Amino acid sequence: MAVQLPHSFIERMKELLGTEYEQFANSYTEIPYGGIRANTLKITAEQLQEISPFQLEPIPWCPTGFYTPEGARPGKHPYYHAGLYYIQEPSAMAPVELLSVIPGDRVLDLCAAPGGKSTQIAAKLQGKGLLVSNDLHPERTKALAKNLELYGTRNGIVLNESPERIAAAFPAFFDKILIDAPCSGEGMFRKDEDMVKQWDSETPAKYAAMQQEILSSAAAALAPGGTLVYSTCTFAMEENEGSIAKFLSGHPQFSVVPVGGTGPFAEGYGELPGTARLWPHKVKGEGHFMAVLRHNGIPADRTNAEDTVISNYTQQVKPKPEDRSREKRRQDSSVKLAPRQKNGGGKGGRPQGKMDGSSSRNLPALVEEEALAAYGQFVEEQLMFQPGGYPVFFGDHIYISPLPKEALDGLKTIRPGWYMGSMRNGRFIPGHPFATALRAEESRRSLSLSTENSEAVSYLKGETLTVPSERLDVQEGIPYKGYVLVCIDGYSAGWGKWQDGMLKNEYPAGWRWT
Ligand SMILES: C[S@@+](CC[C@H](N)C(=O)[O-])C[C@H]1O[C@@H](n2cnc3c(N)ncnc32)[C@H](O)[C@@H]1O
Repeated sequence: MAVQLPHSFIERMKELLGTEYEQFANSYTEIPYGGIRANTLKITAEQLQEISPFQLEPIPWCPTGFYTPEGARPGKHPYYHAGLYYIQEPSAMAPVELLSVIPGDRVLDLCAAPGGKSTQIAAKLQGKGLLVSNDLHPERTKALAKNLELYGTRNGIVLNESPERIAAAFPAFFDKILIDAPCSGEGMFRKDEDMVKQWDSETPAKYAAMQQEILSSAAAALAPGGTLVYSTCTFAMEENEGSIAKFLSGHPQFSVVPVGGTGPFAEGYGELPGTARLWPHKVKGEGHFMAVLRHNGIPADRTNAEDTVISNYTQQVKPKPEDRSREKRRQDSSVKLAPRQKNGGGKGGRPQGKMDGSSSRNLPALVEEEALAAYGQFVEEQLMFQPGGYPVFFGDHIYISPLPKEALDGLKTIRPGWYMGSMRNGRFIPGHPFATALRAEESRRSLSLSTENSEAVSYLKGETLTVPSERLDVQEGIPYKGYVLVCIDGYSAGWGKWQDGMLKNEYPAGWRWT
């Protein structure tokens, strides 16, 4: 056996699995499976399969997920840096598939860092509706925010809060909630030996108590008729079926939606039929537990103006009338249209007050007005559409949010929405996440670098490139000089600034290829 398993863990698993234990134990001699998931905000699963530099084999429980071959290094390819796929353990792709997210939903991912499942939810929302991704640990929210940005999320908010405070701020608000709970991590022993070192026989009980608190807060934040998916990567019954049974006994308005015992999902244990397990000796993936719970209340009427704004919140391209010829040239029939809103503003006035968790100051109203005008001018000159939503300021930084700033008052907010850029010396400077969430056809000026030579990697390393004007894809009547959306094989990766045959690199230092 490659991994030295704790004695009390072995004894407990023998008791749980009986005659199956030998098979389970043998799975620890196998090499863990690697996987990637297509980021359908940028590319379809089929397209990824076509262009993938390594062999991909479908994962049965995730239509956008693939096993990668042993020895593949998906993190070392420019497509990774263009956000075309997320590297994710195959079993970890299952919980979001069970959450049944559809575009327009209000989704809360309560324990979200580093963002594997949040990026999967964002892809399912397709830019429509709202994703609130939260993690209790401040350090971990950095990776969460970065991942949501790399994968081009436009309708995401990142919080660093306790579940109780989120429930208090958003009572009965979300349609779908994911709790990918902190747990004893027994299902990851094969993949990550550190999990074994951190484990002792008391660990499951400690996490089980924590899980009850998180579940109770989630129950308060879920709208009547909503769905809650609870998942762990552990085998301990008290953190799985035990946690769910205890929760249900105090929350009779919830019931289990049966998923266990179907397809790749084994049935949960004890008196809780319908919960699901993925076992490392039965599927190609690590150990996971999932429960799908439905709130039995009647869904609220969501036809008032504010509700409609959230569920219709979308950032998809609307070609302006004069852009039709270019649009035709691209022949991109997959692009959907959204109503145009003026000056980046949805309803709701100026953002006011200071955002908690931000060290930044608020700008005087007049300065905000100027900043919005500069941003609006950039959008007009650069984009084929007008991002709609609520403008929110963090000091000099401008975000476009699916929610009015007031909705986040008092919450530690790491990202209030899609980061558009900042003001510097009276000028609007577009931010990196603005670019990563754009499609080439949404920008009036773009450049595609090829992975077939060294230029894509040179760009990702932050180097200046020599680029003749003929290589730029510039809309008629638009000057060549200025910000260019730099793409890798047609998929956005960041900004560059073109002038006289030179592309100044705007790829941020902290993101560079090393
Ligand atoms: C299993 S990990 C989440 C993995 C993540 N869902 C993903 O797919 O990338 C559990 C997360 O819960 C966070 N956490 C721990 N206690 C929490 C609490 N009380 N409320 C919210 N998050 C918590 C941890 O910081 C950790 O990032």
